[in-house]
Amino acid sequence: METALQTIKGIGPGRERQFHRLGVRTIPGLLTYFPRAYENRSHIVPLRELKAGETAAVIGTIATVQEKRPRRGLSILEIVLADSTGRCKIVFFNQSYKKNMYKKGLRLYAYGKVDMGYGALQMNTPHVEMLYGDQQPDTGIVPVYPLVEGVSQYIVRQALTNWFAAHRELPDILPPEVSEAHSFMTRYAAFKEMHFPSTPEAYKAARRQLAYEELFVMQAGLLLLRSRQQAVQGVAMKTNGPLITSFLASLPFTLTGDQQRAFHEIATDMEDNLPMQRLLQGDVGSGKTVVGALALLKAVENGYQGALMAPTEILAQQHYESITAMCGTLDVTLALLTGSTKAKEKQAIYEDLAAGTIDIVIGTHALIQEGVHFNKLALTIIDEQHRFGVEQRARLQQKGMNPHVLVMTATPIPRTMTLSIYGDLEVSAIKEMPPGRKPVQTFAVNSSYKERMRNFFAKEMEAGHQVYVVCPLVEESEKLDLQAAEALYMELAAYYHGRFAVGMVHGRMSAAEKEEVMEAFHRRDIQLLVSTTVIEVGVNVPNATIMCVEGAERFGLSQLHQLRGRVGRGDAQAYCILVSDSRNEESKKRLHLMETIQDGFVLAEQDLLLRGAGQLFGLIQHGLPDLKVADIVRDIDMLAEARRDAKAFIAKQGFAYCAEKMKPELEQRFGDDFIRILYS
Ligand SMILES: Nc1ncnc2c1ncn2[C@@H]1O[C@H](COP(=O)(O)OP(=O)(O)OP(=O)(O)O)[C@@H](O)[C@H]1O
Repeated sequence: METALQTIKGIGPGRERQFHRLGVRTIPGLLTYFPRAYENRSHIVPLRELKAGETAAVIGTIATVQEKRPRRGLSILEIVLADSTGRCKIVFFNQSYKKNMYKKGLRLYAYGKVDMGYGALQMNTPHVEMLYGDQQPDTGIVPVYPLVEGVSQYIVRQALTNWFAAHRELPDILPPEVSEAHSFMTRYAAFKEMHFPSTPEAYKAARRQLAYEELFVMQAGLLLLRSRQQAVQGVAMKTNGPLITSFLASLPFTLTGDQQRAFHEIATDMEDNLPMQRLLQGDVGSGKTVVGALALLKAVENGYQGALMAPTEILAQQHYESITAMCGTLDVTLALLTGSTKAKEKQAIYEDLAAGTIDIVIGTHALIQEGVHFNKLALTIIDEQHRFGVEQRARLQQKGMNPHVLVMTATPIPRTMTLSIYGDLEVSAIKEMPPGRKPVQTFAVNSSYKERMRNFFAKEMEAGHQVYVVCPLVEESEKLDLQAAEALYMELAAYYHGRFAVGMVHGRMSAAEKEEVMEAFHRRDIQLLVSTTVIEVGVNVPNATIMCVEGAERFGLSQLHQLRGRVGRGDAQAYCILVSDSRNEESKKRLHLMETIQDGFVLAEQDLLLRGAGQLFGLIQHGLPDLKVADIVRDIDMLAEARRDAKAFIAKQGFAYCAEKMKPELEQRFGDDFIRILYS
């Protein structure tokens, strides 16, 4: 298929540059540049017949243009439109740059909701198009595209119209039996209906079809990657031996039933010569680290090396410390490798890894750097907390001898969704908490409780416990947020002066500085730690009993749950205090859910319902294709179907045929690393 934009009638170098500004560089790019909305223009309403509350399309001539500035920072552009039947006002806010575009006497098409303004009908910020000469607007159901300045709806519509006029078909990508089973229209028809719907029903069918197609390609990609990774001989380990037995015997607790089951599943995978691809999912504090440690020891016991990669230095450090402590007197050599490991030490670790004298290495993405070579890497564990994607996972894997892969995550992803995100992994779940854990008592309060909270903190600290106070850092005004966090820190330090030590840790500090503060907190030299969200990623200080979150409305439920999981990790009763002065109903609802629900999975489902998938998936989707039509939450049933179909297709036709057939689509949708690994 011809892909250059300039092969479309009407597109020369100048037009092409305009399309580049929209991020459209090829014909497939143009065809998948879908409308953000549609306008039903089958009926142009005479101005006199407009009714408040309706959405309507009108055409009129500009009678007056007026700009008002009722106060600083607010400008109102009012345009009065007239036709032979009446008048209507069109209003834009803070868009005074548009003033010169609208001149008296010009004809305008407008589409939007009609409201009752001060006694007269008006349209607020409608979609408008200028009509030159006696130009008529497009009629029927008309697509409206997302645009940037200097590119008009007309240009995009025209390019697509011309392309569809010059072509009659598009190569199919779905296997014919799948298209048939779903009674799909041709691919050409589906794309045409997406851009220029003939009827609302046809549009719906086309949307479903293209959503399905996207999900099919995504699942096929993940399944192909998985079979590619499993097409190789991995290392089959022996059944559990003495190292595991002594480790279990030396633990100060016995494993919970879920921990045992999870390790059993992992061990069984590792004893097979197909490389393991497994996800270990468990709520915060459910005890995943021990299970990870067991898997590492299993590799060591068989004479191989294991690696654990964590998303932050603090977390890597902590895993290193807790796994080292758990290993106690066992004959195992561990090393920690992060970005801030000193050059000389790094060199020594590189050498020992290559020589095989280090059994277990724990670190950050420093582990996937060029210089790192293993002697016999047979297990990689990724503690991802959604910061690593499919591609980084694969990169660490490539350093070994087709190692077994275990991904650990604390994100309570609703079960229905693990498939879509981790389509290439089997799942083990730890649902049960270690015995003796008391639910964290959670309270949502407003800032009038300040004094009472401080007394409460003091009481807990007097009893020997520790306190976290978290202030949100959001990207847009990071500087202001940091100032606010620092101010709170100073205030608390002054308040508790001479009684308790207050410390602070924030995202702008260097890794070494952060580590120093965290260590002081571990040693209990600091009793109260003010922090921006950095501790979200899993610190383990069982002595901390209070988690206080300021500006709690600015966090999602899943994030609040992660934060709450930082306390209640020991025997003492723990508390989570959510401070918010927001009057927003939805925020109040969310904080109330936190007060009543302890289970991370239930909360995640509620979060999805309240905030939509975007929030959750923005975090998780690394390395997966952007979905342009499908919606992972809304189209979840379709996703399961697409996965089934893709699986059947690959089983029937074989890896080589499917990989070849799907190549152009996979290349268009997945990242470069993904493609390189799949086709290497
Ligand atoms: N079976 C058990 N019985 C008692 N305590 C346990 C058990 N398993 C783990 N723990 C303890 O529970 C605490 C939390 O365990 P761990 O850090 O492994 O949790 P996690 O699942 O990794 O949580 P997070 O995702 O929050 O880091 C640790 O202090 C650990 O020693």
